[in-house]
Formats: sequence, structure tokens, C-alpha cells
Amino acid sequence: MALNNTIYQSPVFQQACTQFDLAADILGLDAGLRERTKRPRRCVVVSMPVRMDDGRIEIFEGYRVQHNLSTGPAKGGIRFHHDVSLGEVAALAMWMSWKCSLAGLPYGGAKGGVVVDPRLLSANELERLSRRYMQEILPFIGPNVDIPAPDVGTNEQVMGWMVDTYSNHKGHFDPGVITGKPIALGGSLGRREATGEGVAWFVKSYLQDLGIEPENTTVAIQGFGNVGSEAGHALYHWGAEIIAISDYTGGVHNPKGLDLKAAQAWIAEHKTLQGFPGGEPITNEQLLELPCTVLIPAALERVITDQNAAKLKCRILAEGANGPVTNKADAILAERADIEVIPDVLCNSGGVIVSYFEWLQNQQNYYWSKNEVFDKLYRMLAKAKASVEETKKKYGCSRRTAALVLGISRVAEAKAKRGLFP
Ligand SMILES: NC(=O)C1=CN([C@@H]2O[C@H](COP(=O)(O)OP(=O)(O)OC[C@H]3O[C@@H](n4cnc5c(N)ncnc54)[C@H](O)[C@@H]3O)[C@@H](O)[C@H]2O)C=CC1
Ligand SMILES: O=C(O)CCC(=O)C(=O)O
Repeated sequence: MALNNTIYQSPVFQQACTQFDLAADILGLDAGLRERTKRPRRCVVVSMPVRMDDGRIEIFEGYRVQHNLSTGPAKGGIRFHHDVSLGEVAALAMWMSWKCSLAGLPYGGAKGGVVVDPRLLSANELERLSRRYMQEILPFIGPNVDIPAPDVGTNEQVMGWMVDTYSNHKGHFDPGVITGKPIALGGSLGRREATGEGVAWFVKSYLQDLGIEPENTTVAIQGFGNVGSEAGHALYHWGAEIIAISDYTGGVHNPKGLDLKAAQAWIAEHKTLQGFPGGEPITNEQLLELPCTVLIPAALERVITDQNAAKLKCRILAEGANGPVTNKADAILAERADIEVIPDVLCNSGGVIVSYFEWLQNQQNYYWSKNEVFDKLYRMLAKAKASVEETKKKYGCSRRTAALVLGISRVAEAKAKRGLFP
């Protein structure tokens, strides 16, 4: 079966394509340019033999999809998750193209994935797998080719092992190949917080537009990992009540507000939220339907569907996760004037923007203060928000489609201007 057929069968990839088509219709892209802009440019599939602690050799499968290389080096995170598939990675890579373009970054889009549950590996096994994955994708990446970063199931330490493997191969330390690194290896101050901080910035900005004060704001967050916890802490310090959080084991709800510090300490000790005594246990599905001012899905794709979209009771839906809303749910939400949707490519763009700052700092070998990082970040977020609002008004479309119109139009224009080989 042709590779593209495999990818096109993925519901997540189909979701990204349907979103693309809505925006491409508004832009009036002709069939050739439309297909050229939509399709992933390169899909790398690798097999990785890794020696496990008990002496066995286990073979893991991994992917790196470069969706767009026409506007600069490709950029996007690496996901370690037991359910990850090539189609899902291709969809995530496509969203990276639009996200980078919308933010005005000089990058294309990419994403990586390894089919593994990292929680089941020892630290040594995780290190061997991370290094092996880097070794396998090494011919296809580089500071001017494709620059990976963290995503679900990976973190600064994994990025540290990967930059070490790459640098050992090149014969010199080359930090610009990866972002989201430990500070000691050329990471940027603020990158760890950046995605959640950006989500919180958008939430505060849209709440302000609605005239809603922090003391009248309640927040429910699905997924309390890097993005969810940083967004939660930023909104908690701003004065909002965080009434529900969750992880893959389930959630906890307290209508009077949760103690986030205690929740974080519980997770540090017990690894998961399970059993946290600060509220009543709830399921991840129940969390999405809680009455709250702000709902932040910050875990995986396709959690808001045609089954629950009509039941959401939030005023703002802030997409910390990539692709949390299915196409059918989008259509339902479009009819709901009571909910403002802040789409993923806008809402979670703070992470890749600070990754761009990290890459710039690595190129210049000159490092910025956290204040400088956040000042520059907030200015870029404000610019992206203003252009999305203007486009939404101009075309009378949803905020997601407006964001995609902007992201796609810049990539399509660059492709058209570059032309084709004769
Ligand atoms: N890390 C980053 O800088 C960025 C991440 N994102 C997106 O944000 C989302 C979360 O990413 P991270 O926070 O980095 O990942 P993470 O691995 O740090 O955290 C993921 C969280 O989701 C929970 N989770 C996993 N499966 C779940 C399920 N089925 N139901 C409920 N919760 C579940 C995990 O237990 C964990 O709390 C993903 O969609 C990712 O693509 C988007 C932009 C940048
Ligand atoms: O920081 C980056 O380069 C990519 C982050 C990412 O994977 C995302 O925005 O979904």
C-alpha cells in the first residue's frame, strides 16, 4: 500500500486535512498548489533495536515526518507514546507547519514519534532508546534542516541525550539541532514554561476581551503534564481557581479550588494524580463537561467529539493540546456563540516560539534573561492574536479557520514563489 494511503487512513490526519480544506477553499488554492501544500514532504520510518536491562533485544518503531521544508528548517517535537502512528505524526507535522507560519517563524513543520510507553522503561533503557532514535534520524536532521524538541512523553533529559548523540557524531557540540534542552546544554530560560505560559497568556487576553476578572474565573485542565501544569500554575498565580485537573489515570475535582502545589508534590512522590486527596475523583470524560469558565484540554487529540461538544459548559475552550477537537465537534462548536475557541495552532504556539528563541541564542552563542524571553514571547503572541481576529472578521469564519488561513497562505505563497523544477 502506498505510504500516503496509510497516512490518509488515520483519523487524526483526516481531521487535519478537513481543517486544511476549509481554509484552502477560502484562499481559493488551485488543485496543484493545494495538494503540494497539504502533503507531507518526507516520512522517515525507522526500526530501533535496543538492549533491555534483562539482556533481551527489543525492536521499537519510530517516525519523523517533515511536512514542509519550503520556508526554512522543519521544526517540531518528538512524542514517545504507545499509541503513536505514522498518520498521527503526519497530522502533528502538518499542524506544526501552520503554527510556525502563523507565528511568523522562519521554519517549516515536522514531528517525530516512537511507539513506546516510556513509563515502562528504566532510565537506562529510555536513554538507549532516545540515543538510538537520534542515531537513526540523524541523516535527516540538523540546525538548518530539521530541529526536534519535546512533546508528549519526552522532556529536557531526553533532549539532552539526543543532542549529545548528535554532537558526538558530528565531532563537536552542536546545540542548535534540538530545542527544549537542559539549560546546562544551551537550553533557553523559559522554554520549560513557554507552552503553558502562552496558553495562559491567551486565556487572560480573551477573558479580558469578555470582561471576566480573575476572581470570577474557574479552570478545568485535562492533562497535567508540561503544558497543563504550567498553564495551571500561571492562571493560579493570576488569581483564577483551578477546579479540576487530570492525567492518564483520571482526574480530581474541587469546586472550591485545588491546591496546585500540593497536587504537584503528590505527583512528584506518587508519579500520578491517582489518590490525590484534594478533591473528588472524576473521569477524564467528566472533567470535559464540568461547568467552568475555561476548559483546557492539554493531553491528546480528539477528546472533544460530536458526543460531548454540545455538553461543554465552559466560556473559553483553550486548546493546549494539538488537535483535541474533531471536525464534527468543530461544526457543533461553530453554532455555539457561548464558547470562544482558541485553536491549537494559536493557543499552544508559545512553546515553538521560545524554541525559536533557544535556536537563535544557540546560533549567536549569546543568552537572554527570562524577562527578555517572555517580553519577546508576549509581543509575538499579541501579534498573532491580532492577525487571527482580523482574518476571522474579514472572512466571517471560525477562529480555527482564520488561524489556518494565515498559516497556510504563507506556506502556499512561498511554494508558489519557489516554483517547480522544469
Ligand atoms: N511540550 C510542548 O512544548 C508542547 C506540547 N503541545 C501539546 O500539548 C499536549 C500535552 O503535551 P505535554 O504537556 O508536553 O505532554 P506531557 O507528556 O508532559 O503530559 C501529558 C499529560 O497528559 C496526560 N495524559 C496522557 N494520556 C491521557 C489521556 N488519555 N487522558 C488524559 N490525560 C492523559 C499525561 O498523564 C500527562 O499528565 C500534547 O497534545 C502536545 O502535542 C503543544 C505545543 C508544545
Ligand atoms: O518547540 C518545538 O519546536 C515544537 C513544539 C511542538 O511540538 C508543538 O508545538 O506541538
